[in-house]
Amino acid sequence: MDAFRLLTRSTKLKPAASTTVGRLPSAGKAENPQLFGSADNGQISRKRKRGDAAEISPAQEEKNDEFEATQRLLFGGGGGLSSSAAKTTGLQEPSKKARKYKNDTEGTQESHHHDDSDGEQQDQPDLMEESERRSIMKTHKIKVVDLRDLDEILADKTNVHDENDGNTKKKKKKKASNQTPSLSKKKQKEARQLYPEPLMSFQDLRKRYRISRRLAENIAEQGFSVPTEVQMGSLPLLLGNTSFDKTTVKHAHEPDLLAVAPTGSGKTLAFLIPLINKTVNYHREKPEKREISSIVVAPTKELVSQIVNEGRKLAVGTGVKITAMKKGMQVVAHPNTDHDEEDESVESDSDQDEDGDEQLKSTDDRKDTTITKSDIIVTTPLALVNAISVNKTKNMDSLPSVRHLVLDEADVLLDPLFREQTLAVWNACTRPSLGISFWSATMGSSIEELTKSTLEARHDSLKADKRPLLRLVIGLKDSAVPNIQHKLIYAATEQGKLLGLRQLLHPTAAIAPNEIRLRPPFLVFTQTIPRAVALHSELLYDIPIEAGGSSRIAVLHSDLSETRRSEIMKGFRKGEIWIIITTDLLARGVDFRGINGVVNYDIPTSSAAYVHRVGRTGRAGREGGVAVTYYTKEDIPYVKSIANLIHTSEKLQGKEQSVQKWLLDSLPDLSKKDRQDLKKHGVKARAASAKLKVDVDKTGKARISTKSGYDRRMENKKKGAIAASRNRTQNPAPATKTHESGDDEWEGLDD
Ligand SMILES: Nc1ncnc2c1ncn2[C@@H]1O[C@H](COP(=O)(O)OP(=O)(O)OP(=O)(O)O)[C@@H](O)[C@H]1O
Repeated sequence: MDAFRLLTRSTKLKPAASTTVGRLPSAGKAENPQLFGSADNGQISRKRKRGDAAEISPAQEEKNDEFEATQRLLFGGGGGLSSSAAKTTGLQEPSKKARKYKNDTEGTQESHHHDDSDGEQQDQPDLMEESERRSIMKTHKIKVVDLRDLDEILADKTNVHDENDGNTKKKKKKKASNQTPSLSKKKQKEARQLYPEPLMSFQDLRKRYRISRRLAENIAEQGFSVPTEVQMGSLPLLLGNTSFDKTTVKHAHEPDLLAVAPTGSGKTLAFLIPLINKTVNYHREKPEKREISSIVVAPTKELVSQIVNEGRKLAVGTGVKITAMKKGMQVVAHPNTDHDEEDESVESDSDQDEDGDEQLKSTDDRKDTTITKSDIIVTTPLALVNAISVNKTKNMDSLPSVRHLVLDEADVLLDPLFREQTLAVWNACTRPSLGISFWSATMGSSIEELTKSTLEARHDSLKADKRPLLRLVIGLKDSAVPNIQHKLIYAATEQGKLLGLRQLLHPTAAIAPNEIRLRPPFLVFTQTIPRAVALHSELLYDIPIEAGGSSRIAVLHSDLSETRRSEIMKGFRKGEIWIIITTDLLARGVDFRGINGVVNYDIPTSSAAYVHRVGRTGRAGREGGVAVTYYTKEDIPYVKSIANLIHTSEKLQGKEQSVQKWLLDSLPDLSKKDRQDLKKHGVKARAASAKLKVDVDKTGKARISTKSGYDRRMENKKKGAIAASRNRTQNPAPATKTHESGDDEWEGLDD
């Protein structure tokens, strides 16, 4: 069914319009999930021989230079340039790949819980020379920086050949520390820069990093053939079989990692693969032992549930159990409590129960305490804090079995809003060898500082291992994913916004070439829950009955029950719901693959919020949808950072600038205090508890516009009655299925 055609009130869209809207912008699967680089770069490691430095084309080199110049100008840091047209050749069909892995394992009867990762003799791919690594990393905009004190880094480099000689080490350390002040800024920067071997193919995970065979099969089965940049950069660092910097000593500990990569670039897979693989290894070492070895923290229940689903698909048949934290679930043993965590099983779309849990379920959980048997717990910070502070008279319980902590959307988790809870979780993980990683598309420098000081404090109080802390940045830090079309629209008033949105929903004329049309599925963001609710009731009857009527549009926010939230998410993924009106609850992490647009009905309250909201579209290398942002008179003081971000994004893509220079120059700068205020409270004019300070009708009820929602409701009711009566007499198929379907038929989102 062509959702767009149904939404347009004009039944006779001109051919030009039909053509323009004929293809869903975010439909299907991107040929190449990578954001930067090109086919050739994807093949370099396999084609080239040892010692043969990779080359990049002059055109690419030029682009890189241009990128770096812009980046220096704007941020003085590392970054990337879009090459959304980049294509990778040699992609193998997923099923073929999966079959290949299956053939590899033929003859080895793999038990449900025994994942044999050493059975095969695989050729180790040649290690790359540094020049080759540098070149690939540059092309793919992968930057790895050592965040330790410079003294430590230099001491490491100096001691590369003398690991065992304590005396020499001391002397050289001293020497290194004396060297630091004399190093120029450039040299210091160079000293921090690392060029670890990037992962060029998922097959290398098995060949080089010896990951579990079953896990490798699952990756192939999911259709992942080419690693994205964040996966190229992080997986070798986190899989632990190799030194991250071949120019220095092999470190005793794998690094802690701060990873900053664009929205939709596959960070979830990047942290789940190492966690699952490590758990398989722990099981192999101690088959009888089951304990929580990893915790993944995410800010919303929606994201928690999504990570669990992704994880379970990857963990099929490995024996690794991944569970979402639920109320009442026990993660530490408490005498005299009688919970059975299996009763609190997670509500999720996953197939875990069919593939991973049976053996665990059949053991007598009650006998040896009642704590969860999960290996990996995925949780919001509050849910876990509640679970470890059951005994309120005592300090929080500790979680000494936890070896790995992952903070997804780390900047928001460490933002004052969640900070206390997140730090409580971190501190509860008392194992001195705890490894931690932080992931987000945006990461302010304050987060980096907080991370460093917390690690330092742990080192002092827990005698925690001193792991190197590395920062991995993909592309331009804190910028919007490159393949999105941005539109910043001045709507003057609240009514103007509503009119604008309706015009997007119901175009009545042919579309001019540079005009934007919004096609379902899309998300609409508002500043507050009451505004989301009000906008929902305003638009509820805008969807024609024959297109499914009000059932096509839903409002999702944190005041709804968990069950309702989950129903709406499922409905949207299945294609039953076309439009979700929501708050920032869905701004981060949530992955709807085929989403065509994002509307910022109310402007985001920070540039990071903009990056995350619009990043719900254009995921996994797909040609992105559109991001429409309305602003009114009240918003003018707050728009500059968003306008700047759009300007930079378009400039890097070499696109026509949609934000004019005069506008950028005339928009006011926001003071630091105002910026913080905005982030906390939003635009004051619409943050007030009076909900929608827009128009107040005769009954005193606030509405977004004076245009009658009531009239539309009545109109639709009438239409509905007519349609129902017609239905009864003619008894046709359900209304939504009677419409012609075309190439651009939309039947829900890939899941
Ligand atoms: N190597 C890959 N090839 C193709 N698709 C991939 C690959 N890795 C991940 N994906 C897909 O890309 C989509 C986005 O991944 P994911 O949700 O992990 O992004 P993210 O980086 O965490 O984004 P966000 O910052 O918005 O949370 C998912 O649908 C995922 O299945």
